[in-house]
Amino acid sequence: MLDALRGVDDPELHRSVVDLGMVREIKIDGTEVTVHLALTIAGCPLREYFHRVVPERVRAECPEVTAVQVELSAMTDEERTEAVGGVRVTVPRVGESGSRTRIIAVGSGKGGVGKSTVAVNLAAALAAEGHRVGLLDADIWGFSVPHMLGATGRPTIVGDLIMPLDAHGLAVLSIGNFLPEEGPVVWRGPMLHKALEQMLGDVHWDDRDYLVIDMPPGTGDVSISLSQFLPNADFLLVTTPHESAERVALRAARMMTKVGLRLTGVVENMASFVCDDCGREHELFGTGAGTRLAELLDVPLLARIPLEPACTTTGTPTVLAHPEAAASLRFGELAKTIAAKPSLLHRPLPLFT
Ligand SMILES: Nc1ncnc2c1ncn2[C@@H]1O[C@H](COP(=O)(O)OP(=O)(O)OP(=O)(O)O)[C@@H](O)[C@H]1O
Repeated sequence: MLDALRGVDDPELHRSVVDLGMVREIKIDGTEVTVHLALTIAGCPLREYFHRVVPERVRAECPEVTAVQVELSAMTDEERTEAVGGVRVTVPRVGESGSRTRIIAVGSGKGGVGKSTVAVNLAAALAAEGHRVGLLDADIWGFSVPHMLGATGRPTIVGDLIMPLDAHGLAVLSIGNFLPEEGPVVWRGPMLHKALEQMLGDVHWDDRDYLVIDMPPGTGDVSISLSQFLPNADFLLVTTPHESAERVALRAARMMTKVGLRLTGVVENMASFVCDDCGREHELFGTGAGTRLAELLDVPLLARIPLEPACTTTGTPTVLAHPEAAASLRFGELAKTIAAKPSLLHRPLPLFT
C-alpha cells in the first residue's frame, strides 16, 4: 500500500507524500482502505486534489480495493520544517553550484519593446518542447507577467519556502503576486537586492531545466543584483526596429557589460508584419535594426518576431493560444535555438571592456 502512495506527489513540493513523511496511517479493513495524510499547511487548497488522487492511485495499484477513505490533517511546525528542509537539501538553489537550472534573463534598453511578451512566450515555447520551466518576473516597477498569464493569486508559503504559482504548466512568480493590485513599489537598492535574493533562493523552483527572468528595462539596481546572484545567466536583449530603440539597446548593452552581465544574443521584436492574405512579410518600421545591433555587439541575432495582433491577448501566451500564428512559430524556433546551445556565448562584449 505504501508503494501505491509513493506515486502520489505533493503538487507544490513535487515530492512523494511518502518521502515527505506525510503518510500518518494506513488502515486496511478487508477490501476497504483508509489513508491518513498530514498536509504541510493547514487549510491547504490541495485537499480536493488528495481526495481525488489518493483513491485513484490506490485503486490503480491495488485493484482488489473496493473503497478508499482519505483523512487529512496538518503537520506541526516542527514536522513541516523537517519536510521542507528535506526538499531544500535535495534541490540546490537556483544559481548555486550544483543547480542544473539554466537561467535566461530577458532585458531591453527601452520599456514597451515587448520584453515581457518575449519572456512569457519563450518560457511557454520551452515548456512546449518538454522542458520544465520557471518564469520569474523581476520587472519590479512594471510587472506584467501575472496579468499576461492569468497568474494573479498569492503564492503559498510552506515553512520558509515560497511556492511559485502554476500557470499553463509554468512555475511563475512575480513581485506583483505579493502586492495589492495597483500598489506602488517604492524600494531602494538594498530592499530590492533582498527581494530578488529571496525570489531566487527562497522560492521552490524545484531544479527546473530553465528559469526565464523578465528583467526591468534598462540597467540599474536589479541588473546589478542579478549579475551578482547569477553570473552565468544567458542574457537576451530585446529591441524593436526603431532607430531610437536600437540606440537605447546599444547603450543598455554597454552598461550591462559594466555590471558583469554577459550578452548571449539579440531578439528583434515587432520586426515585421506577416499578411494573413498574401503570406508576405512587410518590414513596416525599416529593415536591419536587429542585425545591425547584433553585429555591433558581436552576438547572434537569435530571432525576429513579427507583429502579431493576438500578442495583446491576456491570460494565455500567444504560443499556446495561437500556435499557428507567425509570431508563435518564431518563438518556437527561438526556444529550439536556445535549447540547442547548452551554453551560449559566455564572454564579455569585446567592444566595451
Ligand atoms: N510582436 C508583437 N506584436 C504585437 N504586439 C506586441 C508584440 N510584442 C509586444 N506587443 C505588445 O506591446 C505591448 C508592450 O509589450 P510588453 O509589455 O511585452 O513590453 P515590455 O518591453 O515588457 O514593456 P515594459 O518594460 O513596460 O514592461 C503589449 O501591449 C504587448 O502586448
